[in-house]
Amino acid sequence: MKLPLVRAGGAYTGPEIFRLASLFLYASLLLEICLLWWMDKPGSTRSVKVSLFVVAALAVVALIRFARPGLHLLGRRHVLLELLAAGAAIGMLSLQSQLPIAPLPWWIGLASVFALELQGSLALAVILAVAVAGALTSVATGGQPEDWLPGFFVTLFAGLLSASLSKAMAANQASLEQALMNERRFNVIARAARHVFMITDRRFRTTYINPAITDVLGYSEQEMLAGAAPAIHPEDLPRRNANLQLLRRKAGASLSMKLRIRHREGHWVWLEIRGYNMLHDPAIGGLVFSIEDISARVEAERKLTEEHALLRTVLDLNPSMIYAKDSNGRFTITNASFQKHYGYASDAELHGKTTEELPGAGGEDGRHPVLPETARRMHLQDMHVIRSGVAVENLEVQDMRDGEVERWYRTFKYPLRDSSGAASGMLAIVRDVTDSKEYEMRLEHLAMHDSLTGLPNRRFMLKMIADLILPEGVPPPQIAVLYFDLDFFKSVNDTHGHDTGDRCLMEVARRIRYELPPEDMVSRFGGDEFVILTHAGMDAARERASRLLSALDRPVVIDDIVVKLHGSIGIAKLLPSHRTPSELIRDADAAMYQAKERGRNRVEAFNAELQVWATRRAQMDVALRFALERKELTLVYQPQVALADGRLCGFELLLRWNSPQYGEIKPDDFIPIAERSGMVVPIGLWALEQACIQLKKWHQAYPRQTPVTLGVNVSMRQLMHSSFIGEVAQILVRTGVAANCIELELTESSAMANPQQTIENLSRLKSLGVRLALDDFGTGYSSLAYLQRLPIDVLKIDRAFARGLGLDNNDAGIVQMILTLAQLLDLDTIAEGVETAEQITVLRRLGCRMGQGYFFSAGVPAAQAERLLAADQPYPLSLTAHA
Ligand SMILES: Nc1nc2c(ncn2[C@@H]2O[C@@H]3COP(=O)(O)O[C@H]4[C@@H](O)[C@H](n5cnc6c(=O)[nH]c(N)nc65)O[C@@H]4COP(=O)(O)O[C@H]3[C@H]2O)c(=O)[nH]1
Repeated sequence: MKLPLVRAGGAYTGPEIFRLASLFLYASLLLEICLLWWMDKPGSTRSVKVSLFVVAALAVVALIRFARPGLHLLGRRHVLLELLAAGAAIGMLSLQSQLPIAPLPWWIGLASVFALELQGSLALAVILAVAVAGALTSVATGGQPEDWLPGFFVTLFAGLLSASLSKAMAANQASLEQALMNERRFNVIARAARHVFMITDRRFRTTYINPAITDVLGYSEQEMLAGAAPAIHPEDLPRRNANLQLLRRKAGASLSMKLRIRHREGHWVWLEIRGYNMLHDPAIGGLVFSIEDISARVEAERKLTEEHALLRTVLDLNPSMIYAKDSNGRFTITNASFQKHYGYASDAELHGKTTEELPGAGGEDGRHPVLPETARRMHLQDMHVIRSGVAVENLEVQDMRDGEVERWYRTFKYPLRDSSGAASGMLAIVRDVTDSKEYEMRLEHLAMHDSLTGLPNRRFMLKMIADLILPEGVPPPQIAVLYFDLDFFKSVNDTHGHDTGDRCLMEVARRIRYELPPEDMVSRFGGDEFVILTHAGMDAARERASRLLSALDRPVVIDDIVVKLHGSIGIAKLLPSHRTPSELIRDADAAMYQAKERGRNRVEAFNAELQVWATRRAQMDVALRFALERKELTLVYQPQVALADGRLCGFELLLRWNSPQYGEIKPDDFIPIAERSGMVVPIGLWALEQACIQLKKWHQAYPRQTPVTLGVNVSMRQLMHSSFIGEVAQILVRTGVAANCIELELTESSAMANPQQTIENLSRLKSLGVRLALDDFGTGYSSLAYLQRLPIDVLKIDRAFARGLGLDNNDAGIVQMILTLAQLLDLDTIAEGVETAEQITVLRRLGCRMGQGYFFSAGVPAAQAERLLAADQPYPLSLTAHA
């Protein structure tokens, strides 16, 4: 279907008429010549013949030109030549008296015919020339002006008329061709277009439609022209009808609407329709519609809307404050959390504002006030992110109010870029981390503080000291550390329970804090240990320490329980040699240790002597760790003798350390070191195993009615070790020794330090079948209640009491009391440190069953002890002391 704008059809132009007219002209002239010649039978002159020949030739040329329009016989030169020839022939024939023709019509014809082909000034010149030639021929044949003048003007007129006609025809032809070309172009465009173009009459009947309708709605052009009317979506129908009525009503009106039309296959297609009322335009005479299929766009918009809604929901449900800004730092997006925080109800209210335009410190409209300086800082930071293109991640920000941190935020800010890579804004996520921050700070506080007393703990104190230790060569600041340890605090726990113990510690902490100036730092270092850091000099530190001890003079009263506490304090000052906090603490601890050794409840300062001692202890500690594997430890056996008959009834195993570095070291010196380092556990097990092996051999070699026993010292550290009891059981099994011949000795003071635990552990040991002895009895503070519950077999009376026997009635009295107690508790007794016969006499009189001391023998090596066993001779009980 073509748009009927231009009616196609043949149209003559000047040159086309020229072809026919020139043929007609020459043929007519030829015919006239022939007729005249035939009618008058004139003589044939040469010029007539030539003219006849020329006209005939011209007629042939014109005939060929007419018959074969494709032949190029119309060049300007050809035409002028032809005009000259035709003019010459007419002129010659006019001048011939034998064959006179009426020349005027032929000159008029010549001017008219050639004016069709020639254009412009050339055509005018030719017309003029032909008219002049006509006039001259008339004059030459005797014509008067009244004869030739009308002919001259008629020739001019006819030529000009013909030229005008030719020009008009040429113009008509050009516009016709232009119209045809436009029509072709329109048809091509309409055919290739994706959009539907449609023209309807005023009753909306389709008069033109392009093929795109098939792609859009599935109907062909013919179906549409035949009146097919695809269904309009019911929801869109009223709107569509109203719009079309409006369009039709007014010439030149236009419309734009979106509606759904059913595709031939049944689905709905979204169309965007633009309509123009062209009823008034005669060329169109209808309503013109351009129709675009916007289904994909509508679907994309729907998706975009959905995604936008989803994004908005995600943003608004996010508890973090989220906002985006443009390149000028103005809000473009804010989420609900952000709006709520600043008291806004919607995104639109914030849109376009800068941070600085948020409500000021007054908090107008009930909105969360932003301090101007905070707003300024936020704005500057945002602008920095936008301009620098560098993200800010994980930045912690505090919201300060009245000098205090009100909220903590963790912020993430990212620069945004447009598709060309230029900075277009920024996105910020601000998370309120106040709760986790407070939790973190609480954790940090807990990690650095003691939960019971609230005082800084060991970590905190070590850190504080570390901060005060300056680089080597820089004089250290004046710092002193007081190491305060409560004496026998374990017994408070065991006697009154941990709750009371805890409350005592809280009271002690309170008294320490109270006694010291605020600038002194008090920490709880361990169970009953407090470490104080002071910037005071040594004298002032001593004075502080004395005050602390005095503070404990007043008993601590918890409910109805009165607890009497004492403490020992060691002081050390920071020296250039101290490179770590533990070195300073170590010195204060050593001083405290000495205070304990010197009788407790006192203050000792770390000094050069103590330094030597502490250094030696530290070195011995290192050496002792290798003593076992280097076989530097040996065992001696001290006989234990029945005081009734002097018979050997057992031995006590005593450790000896022969150090290549320090010589022979007594157990009293190295056992405490081994206890502190824990080495006493493997050393003790080794000693026990050696003793059991030895005793087993002796039992086999020297069988007796009452087998000899072997006393083995056990320290509290050993007893409390988790695997100790199991290890003892294994040793007994491995060596096969009779368990009841092994007597494990525990000192009274250590047993009473933690009686409850001791009772439990000793009971488990006892279940292995071994005997248990309470060593150094009389020096500790045994509670009778606990003593009764301890599963022991023997009381070993401390050598301090044996020393005064025979000399000091007090000692005899004490021994008497111990023996009575032993009798009451059904315990065996053995007196230690027996050196004289007098002591034996008194001990026998008081009823002590056994004795052990230099009077009989010091500790001897196994071989020598074996010789005693082999001899099996009773010791004399009345001689003076011998080694
Ligand atoms: N003045 C005087 N002293 C006498 C007399 N008779 C014996 N002694 C000494 O008194 C200590 C007795 O041992 P202890 O009271 O169990 O006291 C022991 C014991 O508590 C501990 N000890 C020794 N060997 C071991 C061991 O293998 N393990 C553990 N845990 N401690 C041990 O070392 C402490 C000291 O042992 P030693 O120096 O061997 O000292 C021994 C012994 O040599 C005497 O007549 N007069």
